[in-house]
Amino acid sequence: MSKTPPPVVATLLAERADTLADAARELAAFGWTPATSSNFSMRIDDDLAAITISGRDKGRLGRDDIMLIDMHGKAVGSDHRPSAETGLHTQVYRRFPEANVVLHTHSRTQSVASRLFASEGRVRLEGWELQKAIAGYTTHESVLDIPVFPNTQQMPELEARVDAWIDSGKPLYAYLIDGHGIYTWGRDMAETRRHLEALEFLLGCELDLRRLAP
Ligand SMILES: CSC[C@@H](O)[C@@H](O)C(=O)COP(=O)(O)O
Ligand SMILES: [Zn+2]
Repeated sequence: MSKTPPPVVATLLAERADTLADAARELAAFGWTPATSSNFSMRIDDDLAAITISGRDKGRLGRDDIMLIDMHGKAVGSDHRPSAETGLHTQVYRRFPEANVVLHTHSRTQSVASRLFASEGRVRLEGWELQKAIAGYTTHESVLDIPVFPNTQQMPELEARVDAWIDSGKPLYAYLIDGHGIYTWGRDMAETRRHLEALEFLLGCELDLRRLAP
C-alpha cells in the first residue's frame, strides 16, 4: 500500500466521501446508476482527489466506498481499485483547474441519446431556457454542443478524444460516450448536480422532439 495520507487529508477525504455518498444516493434514486454503473469524484487539492471504488453499488455508498487517488489515477493509502474510468476524472481536474467535482451517470435518457446522436458526433442544444443552468450560459439564444465520443474500454483512447476536443478550442461542459452515459463537472457539488440534471432534462427533450417531429 502507498504511504498513509496525513490526518488533514484523511479528514478532507471523509468530508468528500460523505458529500459524494449523499449525491450518489439521490442520483441512484432517480434510476441513473443502474447495476453498479456510474462513478463520482471530488478534488481534494492540486494533487489528490476522492473517487468511488470500482464496482460498488452507487446507491449504497458509505465512507469505505470512496478512496484517495493522485492526479495520475494511482491509489493513495489504499489497496482498493479506483473506478475503471478514473482517467476521465483526473483528466477533467488537469484540464479544468476550476473543476472540483466530476459526476458520471448511466441514465436511460443519456444512454439512448448517446446512441441516437453518435453518428452526428454531438447533441446540439439550442433555444432551450434550461441551457442557462450551465455555468456561463446566460440566454436560450446560445448553442451548447455536447460531444458524443465512441465507447472504448481503453481509457487513454477516450482521454485523447476529449483532449482533442478541448485543444480545438471548442467549449466543453459535458460529454456523452456512445452507448454508455454522460460525464459532467463543475466548481462544486451544487453546480455539478445542476449541470447533470439540466443535461438529463435537455437530452430527454431532444429525444421527445425526434420522436414527435422526426
Ligand atoms: C457495471 S457496467 C458500468 C461500468 O463498466 C462503468 O462504465 C461504470 O460506470 C462503473 O465502473 P466503476 O469501475 O464501478 O467506476
Ligand atoms: Zn460508466
